[in-house]
Order: sequence, then C-alpha cells, then structure tokens
Amino acid sequence: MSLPPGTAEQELSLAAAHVDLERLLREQQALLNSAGVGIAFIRNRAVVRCNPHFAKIFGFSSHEQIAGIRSASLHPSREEFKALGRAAYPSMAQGKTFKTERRMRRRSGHLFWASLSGHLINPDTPLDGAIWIIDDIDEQRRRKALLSNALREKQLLFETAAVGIAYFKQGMLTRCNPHLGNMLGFEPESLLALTNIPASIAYGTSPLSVLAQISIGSTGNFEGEITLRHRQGHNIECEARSRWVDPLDRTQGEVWILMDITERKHIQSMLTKAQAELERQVSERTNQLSETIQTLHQEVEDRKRVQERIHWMAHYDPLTGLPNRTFLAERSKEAIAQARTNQTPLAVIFLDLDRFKHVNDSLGHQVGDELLQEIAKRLRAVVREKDTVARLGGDEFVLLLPGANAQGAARVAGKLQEASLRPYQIGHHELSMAPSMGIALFPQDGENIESLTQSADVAMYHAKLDGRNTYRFFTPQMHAKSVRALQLENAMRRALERNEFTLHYQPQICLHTGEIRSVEALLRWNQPELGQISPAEFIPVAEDSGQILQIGEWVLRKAITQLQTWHQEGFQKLKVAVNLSAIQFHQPQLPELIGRILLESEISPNSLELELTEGVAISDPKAATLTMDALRESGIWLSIDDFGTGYSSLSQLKRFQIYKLKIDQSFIRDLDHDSNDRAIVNAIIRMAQALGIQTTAEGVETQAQLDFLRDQGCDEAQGYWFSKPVSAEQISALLASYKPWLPNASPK
Ligand SMILES: Nc1nc2c(ncn2[C@@H]2O[C@H](COP(=O)(O)O[C@H]3[C@@H](O)[C@H](n4cnc5c(=O)[nH]c(N)nc54)O[C@@H]3COP(=O)(O)O)[C@@H](O)[C@H]2O)c(=O)[nH]1
Repeated sequence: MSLPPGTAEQELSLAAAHVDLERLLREQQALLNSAGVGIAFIRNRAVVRCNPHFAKIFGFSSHEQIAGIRSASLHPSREEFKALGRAAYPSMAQGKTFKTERRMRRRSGHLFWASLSGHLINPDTPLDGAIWIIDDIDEQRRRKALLSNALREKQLLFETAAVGIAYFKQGMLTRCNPHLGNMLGFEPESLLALTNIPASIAYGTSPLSVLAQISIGSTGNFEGEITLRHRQGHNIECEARSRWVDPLDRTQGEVWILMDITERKHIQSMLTKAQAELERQVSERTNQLSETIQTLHQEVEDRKRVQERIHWMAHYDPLTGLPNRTFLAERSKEAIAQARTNQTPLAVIFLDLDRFKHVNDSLGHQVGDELLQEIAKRLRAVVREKDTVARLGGDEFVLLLPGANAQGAARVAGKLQEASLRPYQIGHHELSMAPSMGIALFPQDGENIESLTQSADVAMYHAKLDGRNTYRFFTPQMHAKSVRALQLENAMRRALERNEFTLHYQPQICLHTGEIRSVEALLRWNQPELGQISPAEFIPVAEDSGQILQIGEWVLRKAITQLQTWHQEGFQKLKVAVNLSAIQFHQPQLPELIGRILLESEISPNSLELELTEGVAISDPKAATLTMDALRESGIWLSIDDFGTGYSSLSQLKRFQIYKLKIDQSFIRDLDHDSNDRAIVNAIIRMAQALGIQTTAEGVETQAQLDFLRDQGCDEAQGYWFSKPVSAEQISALLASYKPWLPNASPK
C-alpha cells in the first residue's frame, strides 16, 4: 500500500524508511569493515567502493585510497584482465556467481594469487556494476604447491626407493612399494593382493607373515633384523625399522622400512669366516714363526756353541785343554812385541818327555793320554798366570815365558824337573816321566816364535843327547849339525805316529815280455810344516839318527800288506821290491823280522825282492854274505841298487846271492849322447849275463834309451817312460787295464 504524497503519514513512513536504510547501510558497512575477505563494488571497470581488507590485499592503506582506481590495474596485464572479463561476464550475466583463481597485482607491482568471486548487482542492468569478493590465497597456493611437491617426492621415494616400504594398519598390509615386491619375489600387483586382508589369513606362511605378526604387537618403534621368506622359499635377511605414521593417532598404522641385507650378511659371514680363517692362518703362521724364531734362536745358539767349539778346537789341544800351536803363535806375537817395545826378556822352553812312546806302546794309548793330561796339569801349575803352556802334539810342549831371562828360564826348567820327580798315578800304574828341555832366549836365539821354538827344539835335542832328564840352553854351536838335518830328525821322530809316511810304487817292466813283473816301493814323507821331503834327503838323516830301523820296518810291513791286497785282487804273480838301508841290513834279527812279516801277511818270500846298496858289504862282507844267504834261503830275492856308483867287485858279486843288478840311472840319463855311458851300460849287462845275473835299467825316460837297453839285452826297465811312482790305488788301476806290449813295439 502506498501513501498519498505530501501527507504526514507519508512523511512518517519516509522517515521510518530512511531510518531503516541508514541502519541497513551501517550494518552493511560494519559487515564490509569486519569481513575477512576483500569486497569491492566495480562499476565501469573502476573500483567504486571496497572494504578495508580489499585495500589491504592490494597494498593500499585505506579503502578511500583505492576508490576510483581502474580495476585493470589490479591485474597483471590488460590481456589477463580482458580474459577474466571474457570468462566471467557470460555466466554473471545469467545471475550466477563466477568463481576463479587468478594472479593479481598489488600496488607495489608484486603479483599474487587470489580467489575471485564475482556477481552482477543486477544481471538485467550490468551497468549497475558488480560485487567482487577477493581473497589472497598466495600463501595457501604456496603451501599447497609445497604439499603436493612433498607428496610427489614421497611417492617418488616410495616407488623408487631401494628399500622395501610397507604400511600396516592393525596387522593388515595397506600399501607396499615395488622394491618390497621385488625383494620378496612378487610382482607389485600380486603383493598388493595381500593388502587389506587380516594378517592371520593373508600371510599364513607368506613372506610377510613375520612382519604382520610383529606389526600386530608392534610398538611402532621396531628396529632390528628380521628374516622374511622369499616367495621361492629361501630366507631374506632384512634390517627393519617401523614407525607410527602418526604417533598421536595410532589408528593411522605404521610404516615399515626393510632393507635386504642378505647379501651383506652373506658377505659379512664370508668376511667373518675369511677373517676367522685369516686369523687362524695368522695365528698358525705366528706359531710357525715363533717356532721358526725359536729354531733360529736355537740354531744361532748352536752355531755360537759350534763356533766357540771350533774356535776352541782351533786354539786348544783337545786332550789336555792347553793352548795349541796356533794359540801359542797368537800369544807369542803379543808377548814378543811387548818384549821388543819394553826391552824386556822372554824365554821359550821346548819340553819333550823322555821315553813317553814306551808308555804308549806298552800300556796303551789310554794310559798315555791320561798321563799327558796329568803332566799338562803339573806344567800349568809350575808357571805363572801370564806364561803360556802349549802342547804341540805327542809328548812335546812349549812354554812361553814373557819377562823370563836365562836365570828365570833355568828356574822354571828346574821346577819342571822337580815337578816330574813325583810319580804319576794313572789307574793302577805308578809312572815316572822325566822331561828333556831346551831353552831359547829372545832375541838372540830367535826373533819370532818359529825360530825361538826351533832353537829350543835343537837345544832340547842336545839335552836328550846329553843323557835326558835335563835342560840345555840353545847355543849357536848347536848349529854345527845342520839345522835342516836336526829339523828333519826331530820332525821324523813324530812322523810315524802322525801317519805322515806313505808308499808310492813304480812298475818294473820285463823287456822280453812287456809284463809288469814287480813294483818298487818308494817311501814318501809329507811333513805338515816342511812339506813333501824327498827320501834322498830324509833317508840319510833317518840312517844317521837310527830311526831308519823303525821306518824301514814300517815300509816292509806296509809294502807286504799292500802286495797281499794286490794278490787278493788277482795279480798273484806280482812282486814287490823294497829298498833296504845298510843299517837295516846289518840288524841281526832282519831275516827273522822279514820272515815274521811275510808269515803274518801270508805272502810267499818269492814275491819279495830286497834292493840293497853296493855299500852293504863294505864293512863286513862276511856277515853280509851270511845275511844274504839266510834271506835268499828263505826264498827272498836280492838285488843290488844303483849299481855302478859303489865299490862292488866282481868277486864279491860272485859270492853274493844276487839275482839282479839295477843299473844306476846316472848311466841311463845320458845314453843318447854319451858313448861312455853306453859302453858302461853295455859292460854291466855283459858282465851280469856272464854271471847269470839279471839287469834292470833305472830311470828310463825315452824310447831311445829303451831301444838301446833292449838291443843290449837288458832284462828289465823302470822309469818315467813307463810310469812315475804312483799310489797303490793307481797301481791297482794300472794293473787292471795293463796290456803287455810286444817287445819290439813302443810301450805307450
Ligand atoms: N832305504 C830306503 N830308501 C828309499 C826308500 N824309498 C826311497 N828310497 C831311496 O830314496 C832315493 C830317492 O828315491 P825317490 O825320490 O823315490 O826316487 C826314485 C824314483 O822316483 C826315481 N825315478 C824312477 N824313475 C825315474 C825316471 O825315469 N827319472 C828320474 N829322474 N827319476 C826316476 O828314482 C828313484 C828310484 O830309486 P832306486 O830305484 O831305489 O834307486 C832312492 O835312492 C831310493 O832308493 C825306502 O823305503 N827305504
């Protein structure tokens, strides 16, 4: 109902309407002011009015500031503004609210995301404008983008992670990644078939059963190793962790991260085994090494001991423990040097026990050795600490007395004699043993230990000559007897017991048959200090000193024993010729001695030939003839050695039972160019033939000599042309391979 205009009612009604409108406007304004979104009235593409939030969104300090602003300026560009208009107005024209999200521009020019909602005030009259509600969703959009990124990343992780990931809710598998399927031998789809089924039904004995069971009772905080089963039945060792998806809401379930560590475990177990094996080997090797080290230690110790022993043996006499010759030499060098520097005296005593050999021969070496040990003790007890008592070997001792002059040395020698007065008790034997001593003084009797010992030895020899059990000082007159001869004589006294002698043999060839009939035994002496000494030199010394008897007996025994060996080897016809010195020959017991040796060796006397020198018969031809007869009667052959150099007469030769003359090599040597020698040799052969005596030429060295001798009718030859004197073994070899040469042919 309408009131008539100008009336009081109308006035009142208008006033009331006005009040209502104002209230409405106030309410509207309050709504706009307090709205949490931006609201603007747009008309004619310009902001007519807006609320404070709208102004704030676009960066204006008050809504008044924004009023009148072209709405296009609130958009990033004109094009986008137009595009919004094109999109919005067709539906707004139908009275619908247009909603969109667009980027808009703040007053500062910065763009931001906004949600827009537009509505025409009156769709019939679009020019009335539109209301736009705008919200700043920039932060919201950013968060959303972050969230979706995070979700994408999570999904990517889930799908591509190289660990198995499974989500469980109350024991039910809700989700799992492909890697877990792969780990357990499932296609992802078939594993998914187990999802959302109660664990008890779904897993039974399936690969995830363990996990499902743990999961049911899980605290959501499991960390450890579990064993899953592969679809094909084998075990998969896993390092597993579980966490509540939301600790505050456990109904959200839990996530399990599973890493297949089967390979690692396998490698670990192999490593553990390898390490154990390595440790075993190391400990074995360590044991071996420690054993080796122990052995090495032992070896070093042994070697040290051996070296000490070697050193000891090289410096000490093993029987008496006294220094030996080497040690004596070392000590004396020092002592002599001091004596020379300080001009002090020094004496050397050479001590040899009288008739010690007799003890050895009669009571045996054991007693001899013990006696030597006792004597050594007494010698040592007599001298001072700084003196040296050395044993050279056998029964010979040398005392080196630094600081001792003639008087001092004589005093020591006297004490030694005195000490030897007391008998030695060896076992049940009471033995007396006296020394003979020679004293040499430094420097007059020698400037080094060799010459001092030599002089003392010579003096000792004179002490022995002067009746033994005494001492003598060395004097230059003692040199009257050649030092060399004395040396040889002294050395010879020890040669037999030290086995220094050997025999060599030289074949004697029959010039009629070419056969080796006999071999001549020739003595060799290799003296350790003096070297090889020729028998031409030492036999006369041995004869002079009387030692030829012992030596000669040794030669006879040795040669006959060797002949026995050759006979046993099959050379029964072989004979041996032994040189007999005149002194030996004159021994009345000679035939008996030789007979005994032959008997002992079971050698027929016919196999032995004795070579005598022409001189044997000079002094007592009668006795010589008797000895020769006795020898010959026993069957032994006798020959005259070195024939032509002595004084044999034809009449003598006729009387002697000689079967062979050995023509001295001095006639043979020059046969080729000395007609006298040829004449002599010819005469000897003729003469011998006339007497029915055979001839042997000595020292045949050439074919020409041999030819001549054969032409002359010489029966035998001996010399380097056939063979030098050689060892018994070499003779055995020669006999074994020997082929008698034809008389007219060369023997070589
Ligand atoms: N009473 C003893 N006398 C012996 C003994 N052993 C050897 N002797 C005598 O010593 C002298 C030297 O003998 P040796 O040095 O052995 O010389 C002999 C031969 O080696 C040597 N010879 C032999 N063939 C040749 C040769 O062709 N040329 C050459 N230059 N020399 C040669 O001649 C020596 C032979 O001696 P022998 O026949 O006895 O004359 C010597 O007088 C030996 O007798 C022994 O045990 N007891």
